[in-house]
Amino acid sequence: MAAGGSASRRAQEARRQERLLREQWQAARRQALRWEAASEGERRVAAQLLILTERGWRLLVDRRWPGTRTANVDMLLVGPGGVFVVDVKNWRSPPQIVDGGLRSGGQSRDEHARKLLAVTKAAEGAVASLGLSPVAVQPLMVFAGQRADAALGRIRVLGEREVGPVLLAERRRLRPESVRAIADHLERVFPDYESSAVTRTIQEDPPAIVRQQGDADGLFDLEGLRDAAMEDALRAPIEQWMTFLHPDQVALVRRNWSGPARISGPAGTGKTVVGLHRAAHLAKRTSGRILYVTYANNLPRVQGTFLRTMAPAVADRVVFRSLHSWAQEFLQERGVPVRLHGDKAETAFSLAWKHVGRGSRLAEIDPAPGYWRDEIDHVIKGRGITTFEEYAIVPRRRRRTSLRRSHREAVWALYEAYESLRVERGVHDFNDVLALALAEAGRPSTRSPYAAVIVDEVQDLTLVGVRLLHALVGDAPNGLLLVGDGQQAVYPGGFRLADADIEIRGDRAQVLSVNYRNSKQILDAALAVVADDAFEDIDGLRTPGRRDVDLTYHDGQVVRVAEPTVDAHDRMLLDALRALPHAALADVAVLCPSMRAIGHYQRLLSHADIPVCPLEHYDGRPVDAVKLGTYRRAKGLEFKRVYLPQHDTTLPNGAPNGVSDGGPAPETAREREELLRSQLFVAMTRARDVLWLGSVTRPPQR
Ligand SMILES: Nc1ncnc2c1ncn2[C@@H]1O[C@H](COP(=O)(O)OP(=O)(O)OP(=O)(O)O)[C@@H](O)[C@H]1O
Repeated sequence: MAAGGSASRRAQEARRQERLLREQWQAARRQALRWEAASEGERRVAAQLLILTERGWRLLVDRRWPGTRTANVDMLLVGPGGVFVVDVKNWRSPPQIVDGGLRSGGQSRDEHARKLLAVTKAAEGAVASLGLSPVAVQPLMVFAGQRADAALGRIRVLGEREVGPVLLAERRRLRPESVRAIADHLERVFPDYESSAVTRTIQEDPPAIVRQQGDADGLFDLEGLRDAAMEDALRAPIEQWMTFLHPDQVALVRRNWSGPARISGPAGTGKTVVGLHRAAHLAKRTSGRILYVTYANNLPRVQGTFLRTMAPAVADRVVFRSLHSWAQEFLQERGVPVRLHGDKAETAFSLAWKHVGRGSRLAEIDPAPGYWRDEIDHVIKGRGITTFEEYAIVPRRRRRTSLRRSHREAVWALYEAYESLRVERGVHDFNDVLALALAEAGRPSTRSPYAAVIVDEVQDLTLVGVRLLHALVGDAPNGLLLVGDGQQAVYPGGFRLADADIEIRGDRAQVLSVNYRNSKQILDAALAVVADDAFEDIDGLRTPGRRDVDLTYHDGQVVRVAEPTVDAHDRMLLDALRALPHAALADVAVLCPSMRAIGHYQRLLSHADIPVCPLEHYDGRPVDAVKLGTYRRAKGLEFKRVYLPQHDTTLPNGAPNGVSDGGPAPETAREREELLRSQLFVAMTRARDVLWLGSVTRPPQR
């Protein structure tokens, strides 16, 4: 009954749309006939586009290209789907796209595409001051009297009949007030070429040829328009940040850099947003592919979803990968055998520790093997060190504990034991994969498959990782862009740009400083955790933990819950989640410091029938389930509401920035605590509106 009801409502709506579209088509045709200065083909295409003007679009025709005396722009179309720069063609032979070039009637017509791209660039420049990203400006070639739907690089090539439905089906990205403001602005920047306003020159007696063709409904695609109109009503508009940025951010997106560049800034300042818009922009400007890399595994999926939504025309040329998965694919393509086996490598290390590490001087400094595993991973192999002489003098970035020569000798013995056991087992670890890829990328015969590489969360990479990505594009203009924030480093060790021979000077180093994500309450709470932890970023500069961050006005809440037992604490968490309306779960994350805690909360939520989506399965599309994952996995993401149960259990004294009992902590413990605080800081700054901080405060023992 319900299904039948909704089917009949849909049929009714379809009939209503058809009636409306027929009326709009008649009005559009009449209006187009009055456009005296236009060619016949332009008039026919205009008629198709004028239907859209009945639906909130603005059409500007025959405009002067600013800065030129005679060049013109056929049409500029602004509407809910964005800004379109339209070149109308009235060719006798149909357009063909051959090997990426435009041909018609057996001749190359590439100069037409070049001109359209140049005008589009002018239009992008014109709207940049309004904060409109270049992703929202698209070039269109429309062929009068032809049928077509193809892509010529970033240019969409459409026939007269296809253009209306295609534009109507575009995801909504501009609100009516933005359409008005942008169209008014473009009207000023691209002045009238001649008597261009379609409505201005009323011609009582249209030319016979137009009358004839205008009378026929042959190219009016009623069904296509109707379907697009109905789909449009169902589709949610895309998020504002996918279209509008701060004009300073747009300037970064469009900037020409003569070599490697860097964008840094505190949490939530739009670094990733700028990185994504730049990836789309570079993809539009080149014919090559753009590699967008992060350290984390799940971020590429989420970022890929975002890019497909904001710039579908170029999405297939931006490759999103985690560094290690990309390196493995690269080696596979090049025929280099890789035997990555994390578990076997782990066993090799455990044995090496047992035989060589545990009884050595290293145990005096830190008896936990994890510290020394990190030393091998992030300092020795992470920096590509292969001889003891190098290791003996290497600055150990972001490692607090100082090691004497005899300690370094002990580390080296452990490293060598690990390596021989690993080689004996015939397996590689993650660092080996990067080292192999670096060697391969450095071969003179290797041609880079990428026009540009953008690295997000660069502070988490090892030196070998960043060298590898640098090797892919070298110092080419607009080649390498490093995006990140040293304060959010969640792995030990690190590198400086100078270690990697990457020189970034002058305006190629940009800092963003306005936090658009967190409310003041949330950011203050997060900054309090790392207030005393000065950090060193990849430029080698030290910055105090409590940084100056400009905030956009934005209300928010920090909820602190302290209960004497885990059970009572967990009940409070469940109560808080159950109190939310079901649809709100799409924007909720529960984040934990460890995999063990994840297991606990996975069980708790499942027993309480609260739907859960593990962060490793999340791809950025809305899902009505609580996202559950570790602090590290939440890097680069954000949610309206973030819940951090037992958030302080891993910190000394259960308190952020506390001091351990029993006198000063050993240096390795301080280093570990600092890292835990960074991870907690990252988790806290994922919250936009509500940050829930749970603690278990066991009563003092008598
Ligand atoms: N100009 C802007 N206007 C409004 N919102 C913006 C703007 N720029 C960015 N944002 C919003 O700010 C939030 C944070 O952006 P983004 O994730 O790019 O920051 P980030 O600097 O990469 O953060 P982090 O380092 O914490 O991962 C996002 O919600 C984004 O939509």
